[in-house]
Amino acid sequence: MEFETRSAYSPGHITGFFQICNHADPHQKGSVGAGLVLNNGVSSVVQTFQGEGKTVITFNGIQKAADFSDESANSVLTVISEISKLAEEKYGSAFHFNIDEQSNLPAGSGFGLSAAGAISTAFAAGSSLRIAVPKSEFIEMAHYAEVVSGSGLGDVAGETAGGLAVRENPGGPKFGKYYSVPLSNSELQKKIYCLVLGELSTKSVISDDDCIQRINKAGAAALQSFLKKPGLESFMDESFKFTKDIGLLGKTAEKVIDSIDSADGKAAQAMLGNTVFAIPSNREGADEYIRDLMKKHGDVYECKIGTEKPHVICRHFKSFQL
Ligand SMILES: Nc1ncnc2c1ncn2[C@@H]1O[C@H](COP(=O)(O)OP(=O)(O)O)[C@@H](O)[C@H]1O
Ligand SMILES: CC(C)(COP(=O)(O)O)[C@@H](O)C(=O)O
Repeated sequence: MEFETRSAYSPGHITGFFQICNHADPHQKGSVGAGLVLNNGVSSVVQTFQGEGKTVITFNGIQKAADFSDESANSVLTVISEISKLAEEKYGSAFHFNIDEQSNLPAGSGFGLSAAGAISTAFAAGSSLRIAVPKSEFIEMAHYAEVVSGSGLGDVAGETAGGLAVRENPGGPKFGKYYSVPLSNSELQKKIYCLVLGELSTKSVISDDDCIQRINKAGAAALQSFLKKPGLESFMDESFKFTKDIGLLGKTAEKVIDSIDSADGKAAQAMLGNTVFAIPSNREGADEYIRDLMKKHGDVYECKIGTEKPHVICRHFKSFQL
């Protein structure tokens, strides 16, 4: 049987502050907190082949491990194994895939690209295999995959909500409570400047008891005070405080954040990456000041807040529910 190649997109997401919510059931495990969904993310092209074979994953042309031997791309592999189970039920045979992920942002730097890769792969593979389940089931699969891989807790929920995304209860669509806080047009036009200083393994941080304690104390306080006055400004203020409280920042990142004083904008650490993100103030020259400051230290990525939801890029089957 022939299966068409399909593409899907999911935005990335920068968490500003979060609290880890543990649970024995991965569907109920996750995080609460808030983050910014970006106008940039991951597009995945999935080619489907019937029969046994090796699934190949490439991220920006670089091939990832095709087994679970390292954390890289595990969330995508987990999604694929869940989709394969549904496909096997439907067609009675095994499948393998070529997954080609593309992104303008770097992986492992706090942009939630493991989640964006998992969501876009679930949508594209599900569409290619004509698995007619509601969209929310693919999103739930991506949340499960992130949690069991240890690569994320709340990015799938955030990326599904869009904009300034708040997560009040942990989980995906089944158990989570998440929504988008309304923003003004001028806030949506603001640039988000991101300085990437290297990778930071999410898995190593969220499995370290000491880190978990600090994150949870600061995250609970941040969410409580953000919810009293939800908005972009309070989001940046709480993210700044959270950054300082959990103390995972390198020296350079700290220096850059402290050099952006309130006249020019607000800055914090993108969780969980060795990355600074900043939103300029309305002062004339604030954008240039932040961009020039960041460029002295490393690679700078310019984004905006994204309102586009995860979706299949090309779709031919009218009866298909995505
Ligand atoms: N979409 C992706 N596809 C393949 N590998 C990825 C993807 N996103 C992240 N990775 C890799 O997975 C590991 C864990 O990433 P993580 O810290 O969760 O990244 P991110 O902050 O981008 O979500 C890192 O080695 C990273 O390079
Ligand atoms: C902060 C993090 C636990 C990881 O985010 P990332 O490194 O971008 O995958 C996120 O999933 C969250 O729960 O808020």
